[in-house]
Amino acid sequence: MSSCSSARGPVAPSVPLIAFLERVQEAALSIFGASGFDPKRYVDLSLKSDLPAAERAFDELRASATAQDWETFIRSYFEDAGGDLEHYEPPDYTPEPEGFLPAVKSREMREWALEVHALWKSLSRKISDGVRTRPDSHTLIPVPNPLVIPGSRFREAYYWDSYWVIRGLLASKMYETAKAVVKNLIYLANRYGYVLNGARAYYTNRSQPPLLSAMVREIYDATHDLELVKISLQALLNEYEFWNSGIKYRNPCNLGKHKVTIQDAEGRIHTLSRYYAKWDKPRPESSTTDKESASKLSSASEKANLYWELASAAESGWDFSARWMRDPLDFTTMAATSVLPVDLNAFILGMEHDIAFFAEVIGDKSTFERFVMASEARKEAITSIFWNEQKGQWLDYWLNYSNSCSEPYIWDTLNQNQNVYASNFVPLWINPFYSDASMVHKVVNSLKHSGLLQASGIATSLQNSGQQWDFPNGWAPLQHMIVEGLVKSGSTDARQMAEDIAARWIRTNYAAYKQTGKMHEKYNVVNCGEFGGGGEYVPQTGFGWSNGVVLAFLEEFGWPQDREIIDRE
Ligand SMILES: OC[C@H]1O[C@H](O[C@H]2O[C@H](CO)[C@@H](O)[C@H](O)[C@H]2O)[C@H](O)[C@@H](O)[C@@H]1O
Repeated sequence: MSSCSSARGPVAPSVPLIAFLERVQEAALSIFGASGFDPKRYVDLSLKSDLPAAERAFDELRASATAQDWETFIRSYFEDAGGDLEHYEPPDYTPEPEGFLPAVKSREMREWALEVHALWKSLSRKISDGVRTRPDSHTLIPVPNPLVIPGSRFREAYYWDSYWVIRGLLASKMYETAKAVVKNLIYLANRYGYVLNGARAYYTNRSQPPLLSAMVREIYDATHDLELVKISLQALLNEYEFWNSGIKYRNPCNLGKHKVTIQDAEGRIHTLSRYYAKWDKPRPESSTTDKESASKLSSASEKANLYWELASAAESGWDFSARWMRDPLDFTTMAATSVLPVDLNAFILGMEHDIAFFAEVIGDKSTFERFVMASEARKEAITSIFWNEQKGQWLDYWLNYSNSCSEPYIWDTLNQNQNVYASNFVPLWINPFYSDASMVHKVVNSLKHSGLLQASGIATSLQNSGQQWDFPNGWAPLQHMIVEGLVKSGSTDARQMAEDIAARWIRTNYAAYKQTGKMHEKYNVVNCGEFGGGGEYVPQTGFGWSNGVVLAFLEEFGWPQDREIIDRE
């Protein structure tokens, strides 16, 4: 535990419904047992009656009820998880859109790509009327527009998943759906000051990797919708403030926010950001598992600290990974708030560029100038703090709390995390890094020899910790950004490598399809190892980010087989 943990900062308010659903979740675990138990299901239930009536019935049950009585109670008082959303047919969906994936030539492959495209229908939802009329009976946040969900047990809009969903929707020419997805996120950023991890009341205590500006930029580049830029700018400024809020320079002890100041080897002071949730209790959607993890700790303050670190790691999207653990084999050493993450800072650099671009487009000179300056400063910070010349990678930095918690931290080469993660290559996605030919050369070489390149594409991490985002489970949506950076660099070597990575991902997904039949019935994805994945093919109804990356890669490169045939000819 850090010496600054007594000052974690404020926690987000919660609502009575969530507290009650957590009690139901806990009771359900003890009645039904751990096998096949999904704690999230219980916080996704909607109330049929009013809360006090359900609470009374729950309290009456507790003494001697059987599993059958509990089933009856749940059926009587709740709408099952997912009942707060309805299937929705997006109006801009057509079975074969004009201009769809021109680079995919073979008939067989086009048929498959069209099946992936058709999955947008199975992942599209609209909010049920009851959520708008009785918002207190639901944990779902009634966003204003229809949405695209990741799929499976994730029945709500997610922040960073939406980026890859949008990339896929653009390849599918579904511009209106893409705009609806992004407008929901803008709504969240305006209402809460930041985009929530997901559109549920239990996700209000944290965000996820900030990719809103990249989504707006992609849609703008495809549609030139100036109105979208105008309505997004204030939301992006709110979000920027959230990721850069924090302690004042030299303010002792961490009052806890995202911003961190650090002094580099030359004595220059830089500002960077980290993940930092406003929460020190079990995550409601995983309350029973979080309590189980904390049961190994003795004091209430150690437990609160672990809960805070778990929520902060969830803010990273990498929940969970040894990347955030001081000891990869001890889950209680989770310390995400002590890491300066490479990918987060690359995303914020991208956000600074995008905000400057949008400000210029709408003629807001002072915002443009402010963000050009901010981006130059962050570029310097990323290079000074993360870049490791020997490795040809950008390395996460462990903040060392040992002496005191006053800032700025003092950079020490020993605190760069030497482990290889997909995130170590993400700055390549952003200018000016992909335009630096000699840097690109080093990074390509480093990636080639990193061990991350596997049969299915780029793995997230090589640490075998048993965590969802670690080897052999984690297959990185981040590979999409790395591939794009390689392409943008304009180097032939880099392009070749990008094609190779994309081909691995496409082939894996195609093999899954061949193995299990029609996608809309029984689609398999290599999805972060959830449900026992680890490179296996797991039957699902399609997963948003995975479909998005497949379509984006097919749009850029075509089907690898087509190229091989062309090469042979
Ligand atoms: O239910 C536990 C956790 O689930 C989410 O995390 C995972 O799924 C998300 C949706 O696809 C994805 O964005 C995230 O990267 C995955 O690790 C959720 O985001 C977590 O906050 C939540 O605790």
